[in-house]
Amino acid sequence: MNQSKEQRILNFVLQNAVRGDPCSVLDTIDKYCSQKEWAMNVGNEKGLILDKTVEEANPSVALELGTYCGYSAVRIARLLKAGAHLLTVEFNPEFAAIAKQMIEFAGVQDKVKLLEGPSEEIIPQLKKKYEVDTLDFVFLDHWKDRYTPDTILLQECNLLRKGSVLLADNVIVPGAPEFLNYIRNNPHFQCTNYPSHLEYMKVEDAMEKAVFLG
Ligand SMILES: O=C(NCCCCCn1ccc2cnccc21)c1cc(-c2ccc(F)cc2)cc(O)c1O
Ligand SMILES: [Mg+2]
Repeated sequence: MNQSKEQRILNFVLQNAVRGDPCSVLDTIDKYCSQKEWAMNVGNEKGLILDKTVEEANPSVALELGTYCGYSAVRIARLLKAGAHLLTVEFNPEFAAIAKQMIEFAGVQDKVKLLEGPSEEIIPQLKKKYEVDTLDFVFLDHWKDRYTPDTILLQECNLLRKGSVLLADNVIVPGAPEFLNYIRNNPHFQCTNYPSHLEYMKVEDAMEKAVFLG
């Protein structure tokens, strides 16, 4: 049975990156996806915006919605302080299996917990089942029409605190117009837009940061 694109990306990393070196894994994925097969990793240009946002938030507990091959999970986890951790949610079991191997190869597995399932089921379980108090940082990179309902769900589940930082990928392409309208008109959030480009393409995209004001 021929391999998936995601399996080809993982194999390229296993054969070309340095085990235990997160930056080498990120560079190797970016090399493969810019030269051989496009894939929906956040990429290096938007990745730098993600880096700066994570460093500024310096989270103890971070949540990612949309793991895919684990590129942004490795990207976030490599910046976390001692004792901090990332919970990353993936809906697709094949992608989750690839991401698990990617995260382990990068050597960040002690900082990352990969949760399989839909965000609308997992978010309500975070406090009791995953012992989360509140989330310091949330990266939204899953179904674009789930950004708004899941942001509402995070608030309903009391998972945000004054200063919690949300960062949303792809607010231009594929686009999350309803989310932008919701979050920019919500007095409980302070929003900032970061123009960029779609990963590995000369197509305009952007990220939106939203700080919860309590
Ligand atoms: O669709 C995107 N991502 C979401 C993938 C599916 C997520 C499913 N999923 C994961 C966790 C989870 C939890 N609960 C429910 C569902 C869940 C995406 C697409 C593009 C893109 C594609 C084609 C094109 F021509 C231009 C751009 C670029 C990106 O950067 C993207 O992120
Ligand atoms: Mg994305």
